Amino acid sequence: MTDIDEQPLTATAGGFEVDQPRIARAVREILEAIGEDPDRDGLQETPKRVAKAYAEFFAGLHQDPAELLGTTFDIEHDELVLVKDIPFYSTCEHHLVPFHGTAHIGYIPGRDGKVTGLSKLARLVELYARRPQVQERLTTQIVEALMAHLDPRGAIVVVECEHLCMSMRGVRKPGAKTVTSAVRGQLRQPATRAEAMSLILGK
Ligand SMILES: Nc1nc2c(ncn2[C@@H]2O[C@H](COP(=O)(O)OP(=O)(O)OP(=O)(O)O)[C@@H](O)[C@H]2O)c(=O)[nH]1
Ligand SMILES: [Zn+2]
Repeated sequence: MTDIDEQPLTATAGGFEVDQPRIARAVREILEAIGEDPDRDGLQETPKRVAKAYAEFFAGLHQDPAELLGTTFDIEHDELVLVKDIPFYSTCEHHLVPFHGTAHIGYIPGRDGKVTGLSKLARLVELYARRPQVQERLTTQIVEALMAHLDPRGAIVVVECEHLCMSMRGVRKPGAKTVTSAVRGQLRQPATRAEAMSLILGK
């Protein structure tokens, strides 16, 4: 077990200390700017609470995927490994409101049989989701991390999300889903890709 297993996604993940007092000051400013009284009963602790929440939302910025995927096992399996329906929340970098949904991650282990723990795939989603993000980059970063650190024959990542910036504001289309995918190596071959997609979509 590596250190990262013990390490929750906290404000100090990766050794970076999020400046919570600075966030709290900014939140107080926002409350004043919308015409609220930040000193009224219900709001007094809000700047501090938001600062703590932000530190959690963005803890992935300071985590290293190499460390996360550093623990591997030699398991004889040269066919698809797929973890699907990994739920996650991220933050849209355009509006700083959530987008959320599920990620599906598959890979075909490489010739030297590097296989990672299944939980590490879910942790990898968290690592990249807990940053100011766009869905396309999130999808690509996950697949690139798999390729770089597991050296697999191929990898596929499919992400399905609802963006609250499209639901609760702006165009206001609650329920609209965005689907992105990124495919590398042998999983680009039509038959292999089709097998992975049918496993992902066959709920
Ligand atoms: N491609 C992509 N776009 C995103 C993502 N999250 C939010 N957006 C879009 O980012 C765009 C920002 O557009 P702008 O015109 O700069 O901002 P805006 O005036 O707030 O746009 P509206 O949402 O249309 O009101 C919007 O179209 C959002 O839907 C994402 O993950 N990927
Ligand atoms: Zn947005």
